[in-house]
Amino acid sequence: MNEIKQHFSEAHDVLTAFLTNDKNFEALETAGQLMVDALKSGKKIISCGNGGSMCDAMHFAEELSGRYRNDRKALAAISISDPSHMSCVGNDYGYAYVFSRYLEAIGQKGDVLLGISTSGNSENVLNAIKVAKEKGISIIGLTGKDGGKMSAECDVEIRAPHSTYADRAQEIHIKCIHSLIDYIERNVL
Ligand SMILES: O=C(CO)[C@@H](O)[C@H](O)[C@H](O)[C@H](O)COP(=O)(O)O
Ligand SMILES: [Zn+2]
Repeated sequence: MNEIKQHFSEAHDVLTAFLTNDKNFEALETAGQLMVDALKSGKKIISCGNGGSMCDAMHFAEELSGRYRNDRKALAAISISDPSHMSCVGNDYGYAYVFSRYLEAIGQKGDVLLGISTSGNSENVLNAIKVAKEKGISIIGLTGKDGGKMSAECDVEIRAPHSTYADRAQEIHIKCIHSLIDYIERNVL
């Protein structure tokens, strides 16, 4: 029972730490505005991450292309999560390239990349960031711990204030994702 309760108590502490730093909300607004500007210019948002962060990347994209809270027009967002693409690139070039190769295929100047990594150090996300830079794609990072290598590479980094387990950071990330979608809905239409 205590271990179960501890999950909620830790989550409460991480959320409180995030809430008490106004820089997080400035960063979220900047990130939301970059996304709004891209969508208004006919560009798109591409999201990626591994494991639970892939689920978050998919969650983000489907609520923009599909539906969040209210009926509105479909918005251009896609997660890099096609298993056939990922198995081909993983098999032929290596797992480090599953996201970057996709960005090479469909990324355009003016798009936005949302890279999600609780360590900030996943090589495949870092490689996608590299391609994004080459193509003139803005980079927004959801990170954790010390931000890892992603910290220096993102145009906007939003970092979950945790130093232990990935799940605590992911719980902050999903709140960031929902607040970004809400911001986009309010400002893009
Ligand atoms: O969802 C979880 C943990 O909550 C795991 O599946 C986690 O996402 C995986 O271990 C990832 O490979 C971790 O990658 P990253 O967040 O460090 O980029
Ligand atoms: Zn998880």
